[in-house]
Amino acid sequence: MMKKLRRRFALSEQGARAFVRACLAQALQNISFVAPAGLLFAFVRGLADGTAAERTLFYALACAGCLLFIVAATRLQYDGTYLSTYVESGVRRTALAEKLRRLPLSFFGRKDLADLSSSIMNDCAVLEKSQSHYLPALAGAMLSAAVVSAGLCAFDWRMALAVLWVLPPAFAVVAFSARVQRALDRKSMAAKMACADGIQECLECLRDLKSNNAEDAYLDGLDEKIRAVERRAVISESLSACFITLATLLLRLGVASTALTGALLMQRGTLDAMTFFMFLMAASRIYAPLEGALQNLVAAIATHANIEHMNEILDGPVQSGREEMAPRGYDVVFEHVDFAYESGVSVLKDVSFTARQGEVTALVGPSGGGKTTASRLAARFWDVSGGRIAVGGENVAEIAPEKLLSLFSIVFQDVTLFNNTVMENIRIGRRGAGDDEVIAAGRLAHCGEFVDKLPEGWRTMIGENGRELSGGERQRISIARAILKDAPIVLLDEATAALDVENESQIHAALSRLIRDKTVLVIAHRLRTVASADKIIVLSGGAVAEQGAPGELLRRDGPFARMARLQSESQNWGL
Ligand SMILES: Nc1ncnc2c1ncn2[C@@H]1O[C@H](COP(=O)(O)OP(=O)(O)OP(=O)(O)O)[C@@H](O)[C@H]1O
Repeated sequence: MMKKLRRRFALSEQGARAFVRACLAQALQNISFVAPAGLLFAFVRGLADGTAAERTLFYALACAGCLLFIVAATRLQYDGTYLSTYVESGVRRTALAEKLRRLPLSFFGRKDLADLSSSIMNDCAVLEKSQSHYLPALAGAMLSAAVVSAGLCAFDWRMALAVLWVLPPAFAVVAFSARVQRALDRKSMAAKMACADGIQECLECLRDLKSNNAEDAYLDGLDEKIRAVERRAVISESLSACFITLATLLLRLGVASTALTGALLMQRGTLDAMTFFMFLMAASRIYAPLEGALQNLVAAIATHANIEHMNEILDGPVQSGREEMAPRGYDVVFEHVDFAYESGVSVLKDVSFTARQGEVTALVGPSGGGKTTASRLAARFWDVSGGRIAVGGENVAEIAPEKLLSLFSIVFQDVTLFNNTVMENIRIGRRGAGDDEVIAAGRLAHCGEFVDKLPEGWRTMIGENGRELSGGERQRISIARAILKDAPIVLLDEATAALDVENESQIHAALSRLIRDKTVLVIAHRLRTVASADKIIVLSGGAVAEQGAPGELLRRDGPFARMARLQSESQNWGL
């Protein structure tokens, strides 16, 4: 039951227990609010039969007892509902962040950023509200209604029936609406995601849109997405308002049926006025929380889409593996590797090569040939679909991703920087590195030349994703990170593509220090960058077209020699 509860409401184990306690506390609070009505009934009956005067002390004590009961139940309800919900929210956000950390990159290929940030921010906030306001109130109202109903039945089953007959049809109406509402909510959610995606894309591409005069056309598309969200919200709200109104009308019929039945029974002489009065009071007390409960039920149903969305992340398969490994050296070996991002669309086919320790292995070939994919498979960004990749003889598919990544220094083509100082951006390479080590790595990567001109040197903030730096400066920071990490395997994906010729040769000097005795996989389009590599692998259409030493390949006059010829011709081009 707890397991079901956890799954149904995306709760932690401790959260599920707190949730049950919150529902019970809410029910207790509802019952505490009914208690004064019982006391009032006893008092009026006392007045009617003349015993009230001699029981003054009892009434005073009972009044104080009711007050205490209400205060204690309210306190319990507050602690059980709000405090534990906020604790659970923290636990949920941390669990989500931890899960995101452990999910393989293939998962992020299927989801976009707007989708994920919506889960962390929006879905969590919706669930927080639902678990602090709607669900305990709903469960509490149902529980207290059950207790009060049992009491009423014990008192007079005919009148109890007159009060309670409206409950099943009212709740049935709302429960019936759940199926329709869920389908609508899914569509609403999809529309919201498309809109969030559109806004994010618009902000990211604003520069290109402006420079291509394509803003108007793009904004028209975005307007349509915003209107779609609006339309979906109106349909969803209108429908739930119809069902709620119908259910509330049904509940209200209960007061009329209580009054009619009571009047009829009194006329027949089978009901006394006091009992009639008590049932009228009970009817007025019992329906108020139930009307709230109906609203809460609708709101709780509406959270289903958010929970499904969040469970997609929480259920995402993680890459696991051994924490220990005993590699024999750091050769990277591809053995008949097949890979597809999406099943059926093969990206690498039967790729076999060895990148030896102490050597530079260059992956070259036409755009889309699979160079980046192959280099990232070595670090297990994704798992291969066929064949095997080994590092030091160990199958990477059996090694825990974090353990494996500790062996890699990677310089990506697209550098990501954080809105922090230059120093902290380099320190990402090795947490715990001292300032001197960070600065030394920065200087080796030729960062010193631009950092010395920054107002606060190494402690200058570089803006969101380093927007205050040029492409070459950003890439040098990324190289400094790799130098600081000093891992035995180095992946350089177009590491020097954003640098001018002068900078490039300086960086190459720094890189040659970084890569000494290491296994180096370089991806470069400019063939002169890889002219001094020990081995060239030409990847074309996802397969190895040829491999060997650069001189040998040039002599063979195959694809590599052709590429080299084309590049040297293009250098003579004029614009
Ligand atoms: N995350 C992804 N999801 C789906 N397909 C992808 C993804 N990344 C790359 N691809 C596809 O895989 C193929 C190989 O891409 P890859 O980036 O490995 O080539 P590349 O040789 O490095 O290209 P380039 O030289 O242009 O960087 C391409 O057809 C590309 O469209």
